[in-house]
Amino acid sequence: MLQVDHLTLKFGGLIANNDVSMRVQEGKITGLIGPNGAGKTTFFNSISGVYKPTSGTITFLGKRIDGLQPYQINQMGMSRTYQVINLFKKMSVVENVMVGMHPHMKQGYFASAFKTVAERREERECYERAYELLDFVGLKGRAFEQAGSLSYGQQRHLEIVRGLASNPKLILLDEPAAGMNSKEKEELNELLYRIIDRGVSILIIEHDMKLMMGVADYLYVLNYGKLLAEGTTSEIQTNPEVIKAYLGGDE
Ligand SMILES: Nc1ncnc2c1ncn2[C@@H]1O[C@H](COP(=O)(O)OP(=O)(O)OP(=O)(O)O)[C@@H](O)[C@H]1O
Repeated sequence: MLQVDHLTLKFGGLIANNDVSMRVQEGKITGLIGPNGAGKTTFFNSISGVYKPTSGTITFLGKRIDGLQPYQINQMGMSRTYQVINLFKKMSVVENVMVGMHPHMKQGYFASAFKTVAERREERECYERAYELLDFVGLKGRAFEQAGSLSYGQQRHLEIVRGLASNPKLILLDEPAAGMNSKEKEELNELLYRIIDRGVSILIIEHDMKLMMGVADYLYVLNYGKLLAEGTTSEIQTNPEVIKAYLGGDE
C-alpha cells in the first residue's frame, strides 16, 4: 500500500535519508528501527509530507504523494503520531479525538459560524465516533477530563486514537512506547493488533526491541540514513551488520 523508491533527503550537506526504498503491506505491522540519529523520524516526515524529498518517489494506494502537503496525504488515508506527545492538554480527552477528525468534517466555515442543522448533526456524529474510539482504547470513562490529567501511557494511547479518528488506511507511529511502563507496553502491544483488526495497517518506529520483535511482521533497519537491512524479525536479530550497528563495535 505504501511504496518508497530511492528516497533521499538532504539538510544542506547532511544526507538524513540516503537512497531508501521500502514497502508497507496492507494488514501488516512494518517496523523501522535503527540507532539514534539514523534518520527514522526524518523518513516519517518525508512520507507524511512535512519535508519534500530531495529525490525519489513515494506511492500511497497507487498514487504519487511526494511533494503533497501533509493535509492532502492525511485526506488520502495516512495519519501519524509524533515522538513528543502533541496533545491539547487543556482540552478534554474527547475533544482531542475530535481534532483528529477535522479534515473529514464536511461542513465548512460558514456552516460552523451559523450552526446549521446539518452542522449540528455532523457534530453529534463526531461525538459518537469519538466515544466509540475512546471505548476502543479503554478511555471512554475519561472523556470529559483534561487530556493533561491522563497518565503518560494513556496520553500516548489517546494520541494513537486521535490518529485513527481520520479513518486512515495507514498509521505511522513514532516511538509510541517511549516512557511507558511495562503494563502500558503490554496494552500497546495488544492495541497494535486490534488496530490491524480494524483494517488499518501500521508503520512503526520503536526503540523497544522486545516490543518490536514481538509485533512486527517485517523490519527495515536504517543506519546513518541508509537502509542497512530488511527482513523478518528473526532474520534481523541474527544479521551481523545489524548487530554491529547496534553494538557500535566489531566484536
Ligand atoms: N530539520 C532538520 N534540519 C537539519 N538536520 C536535521 C533536521 N531534522 C533532523 N536532522 C538531522 O538528521 C539526522 C537524522 O535525524 P532523525 O531525527 O531523523 O533520526 P532518528 O533516527 O529519528 O533518531 P532518534 O531515534 O534519536 O529519534 C540527524 O543527524 C539529525 O540531526
